[in-house]
Amino acid sequence: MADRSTRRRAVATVCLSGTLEDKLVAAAGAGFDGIEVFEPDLVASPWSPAELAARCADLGLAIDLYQPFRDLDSTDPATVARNRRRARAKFDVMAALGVDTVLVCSAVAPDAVTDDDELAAQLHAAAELAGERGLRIAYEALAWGTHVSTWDHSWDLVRAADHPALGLCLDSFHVLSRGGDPAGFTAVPGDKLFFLQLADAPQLSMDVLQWSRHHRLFPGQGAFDLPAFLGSVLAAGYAGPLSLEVFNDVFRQSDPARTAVDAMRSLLALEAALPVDPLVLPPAPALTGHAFTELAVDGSSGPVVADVLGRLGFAHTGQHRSKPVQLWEQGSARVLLNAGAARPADGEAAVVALAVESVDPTGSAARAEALLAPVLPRTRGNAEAELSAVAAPDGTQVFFARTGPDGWPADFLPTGETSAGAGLTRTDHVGLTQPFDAYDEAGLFYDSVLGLDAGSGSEVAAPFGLVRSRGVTTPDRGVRLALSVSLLRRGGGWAPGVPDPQHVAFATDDAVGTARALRAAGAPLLAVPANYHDDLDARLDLDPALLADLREHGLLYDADADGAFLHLYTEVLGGRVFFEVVQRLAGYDGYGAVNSPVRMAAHRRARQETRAAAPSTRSR
Ligand SMILES: O=C(O)c1ccc(O)c(O)c1
Ligand SMILES: [Mg+2]
Repeated sequence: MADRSTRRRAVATVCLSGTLEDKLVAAAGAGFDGIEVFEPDLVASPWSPAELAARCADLGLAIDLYQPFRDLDSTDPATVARNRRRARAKFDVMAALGVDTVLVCSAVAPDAVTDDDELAAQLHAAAELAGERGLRIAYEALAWGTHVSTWDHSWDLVRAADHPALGLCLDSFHVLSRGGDPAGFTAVPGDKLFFLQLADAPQLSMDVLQWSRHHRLFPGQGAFDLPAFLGSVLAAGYAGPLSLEVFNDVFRQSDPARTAVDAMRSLLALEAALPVDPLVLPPAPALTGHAFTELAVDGSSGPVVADVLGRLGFAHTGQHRSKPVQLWEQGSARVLLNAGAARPADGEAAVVALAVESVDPTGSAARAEALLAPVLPRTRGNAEAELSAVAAPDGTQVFFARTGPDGWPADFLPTGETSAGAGLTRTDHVGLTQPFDAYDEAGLFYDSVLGLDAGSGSEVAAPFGLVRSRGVTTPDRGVRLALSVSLLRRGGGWAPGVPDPQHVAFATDDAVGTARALRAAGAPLLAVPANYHDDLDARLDLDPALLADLREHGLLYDADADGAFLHLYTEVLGGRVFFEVVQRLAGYDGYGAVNSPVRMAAHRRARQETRAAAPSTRSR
């Protein structure tokens, strides 16, 4: 059995966007040992098979599989003869490529053989043809095959065909989408397991072909138990490469270099989660809370955000020793306003960094590096505390911090300013809209690199399109991020809502009292329509006193099996950022996602009013 040091990693060219050249460069760049050549990629390429082989050799990539060979078997003798000719032609291509294994998938055509003896005989004949050339056939049951659609059936046929050049290709999607049991793999001799393809997928109720062709994901991004699956394949004695085969509409059009890194990260994390002989990675040190959230501001957005922080009960407690950065604090909630950072756009404020408390920042950075997260260079001035940082998929900098006398606060000189506060105690979560093609990557990033748990998430119909969101959290919920994404092109091009909104949510133990204090301080709170509270009353029959408080203070409400959630929002400050105040009652674990359409509609309205009041405001 291959152990962790000799296991090889491969990726199918179909996983990646671009031409064959783009795909090879991306696969090599991410550290893959080999590739599966997906036939249509070769057919569209100007390279001869020999030139492709040479290019792979240059890049240090092996060609581990040629695929797919479709509809090998047939009940029509003329088709059988044509398929022998087709097979010979493909074996020539394989010889020129220097690849010894071809994937034959179970037939989907109406003329597919349905008699198992006849099918075994046709597989035997094809294996004979391959064997003469020193090649092997890995037979894969497509989950939608006409006659063969389960891995156990494909194994019955491979066993019956009984040819040394014929073995199995196990594909986790086909096995797990059909509810197959990987425990059965141990019945297969290891040397009959010719190839292994790994893919995850979300649990969806839909046609299995559509599910496979559009929604596959890299391991760890979906709902399948891939550590158990891979563990079973390895326990059965499989010694070939671990190869990813993911058909996904988004990855098909995303930067292949990034997708390849995402793919490699998924494999490393999967191997580290194996039940036996796991890959040893630096552990993810415990993260114990949000240290601070950093907003980039400029001369116009900075004063606006600072003014609102003041009305929210924050005090400007510190000034950075060497940079134009202000520290604002209330309880253990901390916000940095950085007027020296590169900004996304004039007049905008933007969340550019979030810092999490790590029990071992250096260890957190080592874990991140082992999982191919871009570690960011830090320029250190005199007396500046070391802060390790990595870039998240959306570009947000993630700092691993220690908040203490010898940690990052030492970079700030006290201003002496204080505030009575408004009851905000800590940062509850940071909400980040993800770029369209970074959402699944981000979930895996926070899960594997930071050791957060990704929730299952939800989808809501919002005014400017469907929005998907999920929380990623530490086990004790000390760190929470709320990631969201538009399902299709970001909505609202015809009438912009808030583009790619970001928010920072602060916790209070008394939402009503805090709301009262914020209103008295003139904080720009978002108005919630009466219809919303009427609907709450109709649906939930809340205590009239609570309902009256919610109405009076523009508070939103949600409940789950464990508890309840009271929250309110500020208006958008400087283009895309807003603040939220939340109170979690009992064990409420969500983010009030059901209320987000109401919030978005209200933000749109506030945005229109602001624009009407100040026609010179940059329009977008
Ligand atoms: O969708 C397909 O046709 C297809 C082709 C080859 C594979 O290995 C596979 O798993 C699916
Ligand atoms: Mg497959």
